[in-house]
Amino acid sequence: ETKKGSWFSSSYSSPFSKAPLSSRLMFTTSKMGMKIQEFHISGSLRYDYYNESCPQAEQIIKSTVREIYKLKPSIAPQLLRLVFHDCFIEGCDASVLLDPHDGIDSEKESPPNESLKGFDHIDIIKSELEETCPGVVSCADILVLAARESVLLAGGPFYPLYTGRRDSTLSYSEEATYDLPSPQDDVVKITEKFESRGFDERETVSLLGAHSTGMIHCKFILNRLYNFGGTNRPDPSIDPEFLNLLRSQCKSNHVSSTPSASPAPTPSPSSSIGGLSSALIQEPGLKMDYEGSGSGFGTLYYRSLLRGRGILYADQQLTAGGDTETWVQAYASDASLFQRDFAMAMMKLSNHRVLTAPLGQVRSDCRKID
Ligand code: HEM
Ligand SMILES: [Ca+2]
Repeated sequence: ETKKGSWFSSSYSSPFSKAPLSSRLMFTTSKMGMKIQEFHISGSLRYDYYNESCPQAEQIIKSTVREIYKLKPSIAPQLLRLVFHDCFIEGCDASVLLDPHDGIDSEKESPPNESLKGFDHIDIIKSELEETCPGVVSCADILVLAARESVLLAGGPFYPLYTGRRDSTLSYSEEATYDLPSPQDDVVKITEKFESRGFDERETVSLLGAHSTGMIHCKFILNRLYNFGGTNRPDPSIDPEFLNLLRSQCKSNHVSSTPSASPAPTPSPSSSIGGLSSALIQEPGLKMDYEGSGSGFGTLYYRSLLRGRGILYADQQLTAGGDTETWVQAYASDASLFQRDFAMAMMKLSNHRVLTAPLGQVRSDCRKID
């Protein structure tokens, strides 16, 4: 047994999923308290693990993320996506941060990870920590703590986190290639992939609320806009007015600029969106919070889905019927329910199959094994 199981009971939503929203809310609250206590006794992660070895650790992570955010607000969505891609593949062990070495592939280079960003920000945080307490704070803990700060900055909820994760000595590029969800996945595939990691529909739908923030590049939706399933027509599930908006930002001639093929796709002036930094304009893309400015983390995303205004095919698939659609409706109308569920799901994600001592290691450079 090299990895720990997820602490979060997968049965937490089932007993009351048919109950009215208000009573579900109460359940959620009391369940949350209970699970935290339970975990405290059984887990080998601890609250404030660095309390003696590096008491400033969490504060350093928090303030460094905030410093960078002032100059580059894109750090927040980047780190949030990064923690998902790490934890989904062999758990939260910083495996996603490793660079390729000695001809061995790294997760970073697998197709679903090609557009991941934020590695340089993790390096900065790590070097701050290495200055204060060398060799103590794991990259895996940095990632979950920095992502929590990012969620707050993006308008999401705070959630408590235990620490004491250790870093992997392996990178899992093949698993990343096949197991990470694809923007073309339908609802069956999406729920299967999340279920394989112990997340039910409710948790899955709440996690996708992360798509309230950040950026999506046109290449992920061009087929939807111009040639859906080889029909030469757009995806009929897109609201027509929204289709026009998306098409105006993502021209069909971008079809050829696949990420790996061309070195640097030339930006088309018409694809830039007001407010995007020049770095982001290099490849045409869309801001996910196109309707508002961060104020509606969660709720706006679900409301957009209900109006046929999901950006990715995978996003829109959440309203294809069944349990996922029920949760989209619930979150669209109840912002605090979403905030609570998102907090719970992020805690669960952050604790997914963690590596604890004596397994793994604490890397001194997050990109390399020690
Ligand atoms: C079905 C599941 C999912 C699919 C198919 C998916 C796919 C994608 C794609 C294609 C992008 C655009 C990347 C780019 O243009 O560079 C993206 C962005 C993003 N995703 Fe997901 N994602 C999924 C679930 C999640 C989850 C569970 C989280 C976090 C909890 C997450 C967080 C983000 C964030 C924050 C961004 C914006 C990144 C940035 O601005 O740099 N995603 N996702
Ligand atoms: Ca991992």
